[in-house]
Amino acid sequence: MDTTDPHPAARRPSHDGDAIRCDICVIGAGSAGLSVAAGAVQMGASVVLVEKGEMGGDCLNTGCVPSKALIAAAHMAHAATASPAFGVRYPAPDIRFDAVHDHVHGVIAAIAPHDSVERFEGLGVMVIRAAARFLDPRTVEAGGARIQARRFVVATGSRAAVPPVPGLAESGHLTNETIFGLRARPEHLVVMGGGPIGVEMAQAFRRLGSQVTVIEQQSILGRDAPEAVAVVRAALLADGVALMEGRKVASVRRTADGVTLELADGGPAITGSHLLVATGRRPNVEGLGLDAAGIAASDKGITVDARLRTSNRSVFAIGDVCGGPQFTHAAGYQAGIVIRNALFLLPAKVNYAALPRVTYTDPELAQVGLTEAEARKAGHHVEVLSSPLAMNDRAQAERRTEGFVRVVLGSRGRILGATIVAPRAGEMIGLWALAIASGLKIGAVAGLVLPYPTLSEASKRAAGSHFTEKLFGPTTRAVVGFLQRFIP
Ligand SMILES: Cc1cc2nc3c(=O)[nH]c(=O)nc-3n(C[C@H](O)[C@H](O)[C@H](O)COP(=O)(O)OP(=O)(O)OC[C@H]3O[C@@H](n4cnc5c(N)ncnc54)[C@H](O)[C@@H]3O)c2cc1C
Ligand SMILES: NC(=O)c1ccc[n+]([C@@H]2O[C@H](COP(=O)([O-])OP(=O)(O)OC[C@H]3O[C@@H](n4cnc5c(N)ncnc54)[C@H](O)[C@@H]3O)[C@@H](O)[C@H]2O)c1
Repeated sequence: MDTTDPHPAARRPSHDGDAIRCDICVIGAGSAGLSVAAGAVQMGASVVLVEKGEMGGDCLNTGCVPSKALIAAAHMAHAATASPAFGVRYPAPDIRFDAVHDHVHGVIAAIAPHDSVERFEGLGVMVIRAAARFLDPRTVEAGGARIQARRFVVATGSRAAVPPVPGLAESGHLTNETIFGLRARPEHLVVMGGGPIGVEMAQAFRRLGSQVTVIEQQSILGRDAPEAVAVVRAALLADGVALMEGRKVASVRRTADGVTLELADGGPAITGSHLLVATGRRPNVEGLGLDAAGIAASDKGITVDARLRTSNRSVFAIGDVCGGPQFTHAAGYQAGIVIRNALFLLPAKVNYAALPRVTYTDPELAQVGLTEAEARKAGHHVEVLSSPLAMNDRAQAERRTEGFVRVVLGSRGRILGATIVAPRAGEMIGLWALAIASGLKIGAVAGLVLPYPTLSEASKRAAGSHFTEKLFGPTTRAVVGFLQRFIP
């Protein structure tokens, strides 16, 4: 036996004339494609994985990983500003942006082996580094090879959408693909778009010493609960980020100093040294030969049903290219659904009711399930429970009392959603994701014993408030008063 092969039982793709045959052919080695490929091969399927760019896709190279590494550097810089209130004074931080750049790329390099060709080939996957395109409904071509698979999975991701603003395309703007390559700190970063990418980057660059202006045509973090966004907005303003909400950019012009943006309402033009475009995403569908394969798509991306099947029943599509929830954890979840459908022939369907999302500002904004407005719109009889962080002892000790836990209940204590604004809210939202996924009632969270003093206790406190009236009301008082008479 070849002891260098960790998966000797894995089926391997076979060559049939000039075609490669396999059980599953995955197009795109980002969060979505890698999850399917790794899962499928370890479950015994023969897998071909085709990637035309960097292994790891957006998340590893130009998305989650570099952005969170940059945010970690920004936290370090900010600590010096926040520390005097604790009686600890640091000198003003000496931020060397080239070293920040190296830190970010060091983190990418540390994680990269997990997504590498070597790891996947070690698992038994055949990796082809080329662009893939469908020749017909059952054949893909990549790097001169023809691949015929029982099932295909399209996981080609998305890229920054650049709006058709005059002058923008020629302005030399940055996107998530280029901003993490900067070795020198931008003097004045103008950010177009106040979604998760825009606000995360705005705060991080501001804390690392750039002047930052965000121009958002509506309001920042427009998908989130307004009361939660208000806390994040206040934090951005306190950091010195200039927020221009409800403002539209009319044109962009490259100048000797950088870029100048004219606004549609005729307000003063904004000039910055750099411009980041973070105005949403476009699916990567061009050149895939979707028509040849009979795969339907819209502007939002490839059309899929609840089982993530495309209009070609042999082809699944997952991740950002479908235009649904665009998160790495959503891609991983969808990969599991495809594996159940494609390998086990189970009719598994997606259900996003318990899919969390977190914007990694400071404080973080975490959401799972429905916001109050969404629950009311859906016709639920809504009860809202809330616990401000100011009531939490750990938050007081750490002087981080901005924020709250808010829980939306339906009838009979059913948990419909939770919103948390807090430092590390992303670590706290898992409890509510589990509660919703498991169909738990609010009493289950109210009855938990949590360690003191933790921020998580704010979740228990919010849950407990559902019972406050009953617990401390006249009936309880009457019962307790009555029972005391029998106690010697
Ligand atoms: C700045 C930023 C920060 C983010 N932060 C977070 C976060 O904190 N948490 C979170 O959950 N999500 C975050 N996201 C979103 C997350 O990165 C994406 O949802 C995730 O990467 C999508 O994975 P994917 O596999 O669908 O696509 P991708 O990662 O884009 O992978 C698609 C791959 O397909 C390849 N490809 C495309 N066309 C072809 C072709 N024809 N042939 C072969 N290969 C092809 C591409 O080269 C690419 O490698 C962030 C995104 C950005 C931009
Ligand atoms: N923490 C995370 O999980 C995280 C972080 C970053 C990105 N992401 C994912 O990536 C996706 C894309 O992020 P995004 O922030 O680019 O997109 P987005 O669609 O979430 O937000 C884009 C924002 O840009 C605004 N906008 C659009 N056109 C504009 C214009 N011409 N001028 C000014 N503003 C304009 C929109 O009103 C919107 O608020 C997110 O929706 C999310 O799924 C996740």
